Amino acid sequence: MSLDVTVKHSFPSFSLDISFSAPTPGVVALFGPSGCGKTTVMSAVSGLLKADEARVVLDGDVLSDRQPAERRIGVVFQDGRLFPHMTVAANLRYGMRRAPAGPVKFDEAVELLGIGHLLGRRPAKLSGGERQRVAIGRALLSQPRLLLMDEPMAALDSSRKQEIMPFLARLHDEMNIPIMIVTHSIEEVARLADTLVLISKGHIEASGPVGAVLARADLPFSTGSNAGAVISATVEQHDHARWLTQLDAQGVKILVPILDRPLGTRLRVRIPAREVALALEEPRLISTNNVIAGTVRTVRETEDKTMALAEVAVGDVLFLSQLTPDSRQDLDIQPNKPVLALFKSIGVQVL
Ligand SMILES: Nc1ncnc2c1ncn2[C@@H]1O[C@H](COP(=O)(O)OP(=O)(O)OP(=O)(O)O)[C@@H](O)[C@H]1O
Repeated sequence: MSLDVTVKHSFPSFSLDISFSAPTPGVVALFGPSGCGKTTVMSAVSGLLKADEARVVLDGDVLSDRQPAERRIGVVFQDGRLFPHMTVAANLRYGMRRAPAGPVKFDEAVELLGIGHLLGRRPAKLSGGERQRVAIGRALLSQPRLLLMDEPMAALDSSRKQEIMPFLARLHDEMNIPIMIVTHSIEEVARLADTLVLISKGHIEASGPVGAVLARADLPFSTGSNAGAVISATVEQHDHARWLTQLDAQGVKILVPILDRPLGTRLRVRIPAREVALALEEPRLISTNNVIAGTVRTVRETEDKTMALAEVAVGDVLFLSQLTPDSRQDLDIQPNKPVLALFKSIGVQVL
């Protein structure tokens, strides 16, 4: 099952030509600099923009052959766009108007988004984060087959973003609705997306499973603090004596500071490239808990040439390590070389 999107469109001074496919259900993130064409793709998919060419196929069904209103696509904009004269409850019910019977129930959506205590309020009396949660609820209650979110958190400050992120993560985990989200934030991508579509100047720079794309060393965002690997893992064991939790990622064991999560919990971790050192031999007396044997897949200089980034593969699991040109030379880091990736448990970000 997949979502397949092809959009071609020309504005007087900009042309877009993109095509990607993502497994469904799941979250596809469109990521790229301002003006690269993300909103244009979203508008063509929803039908708000009549693109020169647009083909949207969801699980074999050609949505783009239908009128926009018949596509059953829910849209959440940056600014929520709630009706100011209606209460939260009335805004939510508005979403249900003309909606076919479907899996999303009013009470469940309210509970999922944590907005039960807000039902009687008007939008002016809500915080930005609350408004966005209501806007998501309204879109969900229209029983969409596909949910589009155009920078749903862009208007929020960072603490509000932190507040809403868990709700978006629950949406991902608990609803079987495919989601396409536009974002400028690597953190959002790492936390929410399954498929990452990286757009640059109207074309696709890279697309694929989020872990694989984020671990690539050759992409423009793999510089500075953005560079890092995102890995899906399962909580395998808690070691209370050492205050560590062991995660399993396709057989690769990763130690993190002890987590208050039940065994078997699926989660994602992000390991920034700057936290990962490489060694050629097993180090002795070292404070890094994680020493993982792998093979260098690629190594290349960052765009500003101040650093090198090496992709280290252990089966399908990829790590990214940032090296100075000196250490790259000293260790003679090159493709196919067996290495050990070293990182502290506290260097791992649990998302
Ligand atoms: N209606 C329009 N008429 C002419 N040009 C347009 C129109 N809409 C968008 N563009 C141009 O198309 C390009 C892509 O715009 P788009 O809004 O899709 O970018 P974006 O990646 O979503 O940017 P941002 O992250 O800033 O929202 C821009 O150069 C923009 O100026």
